Amino acid sequence: MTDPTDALRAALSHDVQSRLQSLRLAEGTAIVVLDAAGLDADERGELEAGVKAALAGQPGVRDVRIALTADKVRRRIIAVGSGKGGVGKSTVSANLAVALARMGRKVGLVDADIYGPSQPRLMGSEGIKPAARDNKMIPVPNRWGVPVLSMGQLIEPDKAIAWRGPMAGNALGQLIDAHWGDIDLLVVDLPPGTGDVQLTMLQRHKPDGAVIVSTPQDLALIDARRAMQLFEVGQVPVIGMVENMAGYVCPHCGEVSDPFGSGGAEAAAAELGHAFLGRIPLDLAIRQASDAGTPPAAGEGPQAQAFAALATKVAAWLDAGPER
Ligand SMILES: Nc1ncnc2c1ncn2[C@@H]1O[C@H](COP(=O)(O)OP(=O)(O)OP(=O)(O)O)[C@@H](O)[C@H]1O
Repeated sequence: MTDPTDALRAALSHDVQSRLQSLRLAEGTAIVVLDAAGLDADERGELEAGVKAALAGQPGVRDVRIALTADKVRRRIIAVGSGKGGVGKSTVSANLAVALARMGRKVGLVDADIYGPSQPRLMGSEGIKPAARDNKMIPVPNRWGVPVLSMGQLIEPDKAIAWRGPMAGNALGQLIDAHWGDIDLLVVDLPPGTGDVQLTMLQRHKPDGAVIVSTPQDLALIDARRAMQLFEVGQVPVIGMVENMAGYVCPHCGEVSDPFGSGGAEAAAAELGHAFLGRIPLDLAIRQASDAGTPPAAGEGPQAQAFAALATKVAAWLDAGPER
């Protein structure tokens, strides 16, 4: 089912979209919150009138209500976590960020996985060091429009294992408090597991919401439940759970089979009262594209569609705002 607010969003000009903080449709009333920072009274009036003209008469809209805020847009943070390593958390983070950027969001990617920072490789920018200005790092751009900063750019690989929570928290601070420019959403690829390091990271740089990645196996699901508890302890709302490597797509005939069973993650999410955000199949094409530094979400076909569906759900959660 398509979200009716997508059509409304599309009816707005690019300039208005860049100021959009939230857009909801409640019983025929479109409620639009816009960032009006830097505009004078006349320009604010024009902005309001433009939005009203664009939305009035759209299907399902009887009334348009607009709220302008002059506050600086706060950069929102989505953490992507998993109970254990190797479930595809980095792959999901990278492709979620790319899929959100394809929807027009201004997204940056922070690779906080101190144990195995892999985002520069996944995004095809391995070996490029970020520049710095005024003691702050400048995120590394790429073809996908999703600038990246990675722990791999701060630490030597074999030292990470000895890190404690506060050190990781400080390092994450350097990645988050960087020159992100007009980026208003950061996807943070957390280290796998539910220890001290992860908790300090969450407490120091509190995400707005968390996405949990699991595979369909029972043991991975037990770990995923633990990850949900970590976010609850850190008082981070759980956006929902993604089942990765769900159903094997045969590279020869395209037939889908379920070597690890199916439906477990959905059941686990339901049991804990969280949303299920969808399945990403175990697909050789995903691994090959990822290894080549071309995120499958940037391509076409079923792989890109799976990540686009995930991004749509995450975006809807973000747009629901505090009244969610
Ligand atoms: N849906 C998928 N289909 C095929 N291969 C996948 C899929 N998801 C991830 N992979 C592959 O599985 C491997 C592990 O994925 P990834 O590095 O994203 O996991 P991770 O949970 O971030 O691991 P770590 O904890 O080591 O950082 C990679 O080779 C990746 O390309």
